[in-house]
Amino acid sequence: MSSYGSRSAAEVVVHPDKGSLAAAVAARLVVRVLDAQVRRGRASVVLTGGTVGTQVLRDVASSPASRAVDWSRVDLWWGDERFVTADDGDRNAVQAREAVLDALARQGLREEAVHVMPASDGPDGDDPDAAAARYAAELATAAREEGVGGAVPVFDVLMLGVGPDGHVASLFPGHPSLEQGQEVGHEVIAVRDSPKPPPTRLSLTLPVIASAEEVWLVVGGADKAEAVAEALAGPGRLPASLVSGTQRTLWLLDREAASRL
Ligand SMILES: O=C(O)[C@H](O)[C@@H](O)[C@H](O)[C@H](O)COP(=O)(O)O
Repeated sequence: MSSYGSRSAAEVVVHPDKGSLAAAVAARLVVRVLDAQVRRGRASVVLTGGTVGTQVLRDVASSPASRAVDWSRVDLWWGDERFVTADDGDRNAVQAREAVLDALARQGLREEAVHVMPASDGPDGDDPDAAAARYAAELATAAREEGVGGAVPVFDVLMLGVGPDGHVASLFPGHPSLEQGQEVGHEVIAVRDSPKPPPTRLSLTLPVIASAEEVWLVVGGADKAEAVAEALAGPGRLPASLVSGTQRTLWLLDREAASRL
C-alpha cells in the first residue's frame, strides 16, 4: 500500500457517548483553530458530514469559546459532498449551513472562505468530473495564495466520519474509484455508483487527506465498532485504515465505537 510522506501514529481517545464526543471534539476544534491563528495568522479546517460531524458544528456554534476565534481568518473546506442540487438537504454543506455557518457568519466568517464543493446544478451542471476539477482548482488557488507550493493549502485539521463499512469521505472499500482516490496527482475525484446513496459524490483523495497536519476520525455508535477495530489494526482494505495526518492522527470515539478495541 502506498504511503504519502510523513505519517503520524494513531492516538485513540474514548468518550462516554455521542453527545460528549461531539462536545469534546467541538472544544478541541475551537482550541486548534485558535492555536493555528496564533502560529500562522489563520486557520483552515476540512469539515465532514454525518450525524456526529454535524453535531460538532452545532456545538461549535453554541460554544462561548468560539467567540474567542477570529472567524474572519478561517477557511472551511469539505472532505466530500453528495453531488446533488445546491438546495438539497442531503448535502453536507446545507446541513453545515443550518448547523453553524449562519451563526459563524454573524461572527465574521467570510462567505468566500466557505469553500463548498460544487452542486449538480452548479457551473458545470451534472458533470461530476468537471465539478471535481473545479474544486481542485479552488484548492490550488488557495495553495498559491498561501505560497505553500503544493496543490492544496495547509489544513490545520481535517475531520472525517467513518461509515460502518470503513469508508471515509466518499472513499468506499473495494469501490473502483478507490484506485484513483489513492493516486498522487488527483486531489478531488468524482465517485459514481456509490454503495451508499446518493450514487454520485465528490471526494478528496487519500494523498490530500494525508497532507493535513491533523486528521481526526470522529466516530460514534456500535455499528462502527468492527470497522474501527479493523482500521486500527493497521493499513489494509478499509479506507479508514489508510488515513493519517502529518503531525497527528486522532481517533475520537465514543464507548460504543471503541467496544471492539
Ligand atoms: O456522505 C455520507 O454518506 C456521510 O457523510 C458519511 O460519510 C458519514 O460521514 C459517515 O457514514 C459517518 O456518519 P455518522 O456520523 O452519521 O455515523
